[in-house]
Amino acid sequence: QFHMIKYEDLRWSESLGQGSFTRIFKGSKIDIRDGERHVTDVLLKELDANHKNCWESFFEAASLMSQISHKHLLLVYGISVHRSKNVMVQEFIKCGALDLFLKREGSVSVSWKLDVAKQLASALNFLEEKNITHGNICAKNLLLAREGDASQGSSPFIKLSDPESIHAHWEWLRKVMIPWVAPEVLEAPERLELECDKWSFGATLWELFNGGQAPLQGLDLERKLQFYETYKQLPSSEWTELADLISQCMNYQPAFRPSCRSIIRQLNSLITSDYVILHAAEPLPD
Ligand SMILES: Nc1cnc(-c2cc(N)nc3[nH]ccc23)cn1
Repeated sequence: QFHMIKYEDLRWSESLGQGSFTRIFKGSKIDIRDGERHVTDVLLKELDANHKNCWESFFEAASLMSQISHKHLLLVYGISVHRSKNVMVQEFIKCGALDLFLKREGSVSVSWKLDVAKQLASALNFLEEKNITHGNICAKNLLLAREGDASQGSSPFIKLSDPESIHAHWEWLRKVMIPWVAPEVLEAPERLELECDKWSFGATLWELFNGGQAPLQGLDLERKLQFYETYKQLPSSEWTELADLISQCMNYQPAFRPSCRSIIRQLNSLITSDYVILHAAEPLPD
């Protein structure tokens, strides 16, 4: 269920860091189409050879995303297997991950943030219609294809990246993903259902309106587990309608979380509220 890319058609350029069990590089792939040579910028995700055991979950996550296409879902061109190296070839998204962008950019307007939130909600709506659970919604997995002019609110364009650790089949990996991972998934990963993405959407909305800061950052694992055990909510925004939407998404009862349609409806009413006008260019994250 994957397009296989010949290793010799790939070129590696600079390293862009590493994920969990992966090393990522900027690169290019070469196609010969109707006699012409096409060079495309790509992101090359190498899977550590000594993590072969998570090979199938690595490719399962990506193959899930490569079976469908949507303007806000990252395009996976295929994979290349060469000796002990497994490489996933993705489209290269110029501006990189949203969390880093928000940390770098002091002031992004409220309308810019709501635009990003709506794009993520429409990607989730598309996945919900296909009954596909992403399993790893967070600002780090949102890539900025176009920055837009954040302070003027000219529109950004985001793409949701592949879940990479969709089943997070290691207990410790799921714990590390607190508070993005839904509480019910923490002890039972097989309970990964559509509602889990709603919970993660809430945590990602919180990141978006808190300058890309990771929620509960600085808390050790023990405190993070207590956060769930004592049914805590994230610190709420002064904007009550936004705080309401975030806490609806992060409802400890999966069935009580809003549908994507309701999330989109609520985002639309946030966009028309006068809070947006009052906070045209957010000086600092609230
Ligand atoms: N599919 C993707 C994923 N990540 C990027 C990317 C872009 C950038 N400017 N800096 C980066 N630093 C790390 C990753 C990355 C691009 N495309």
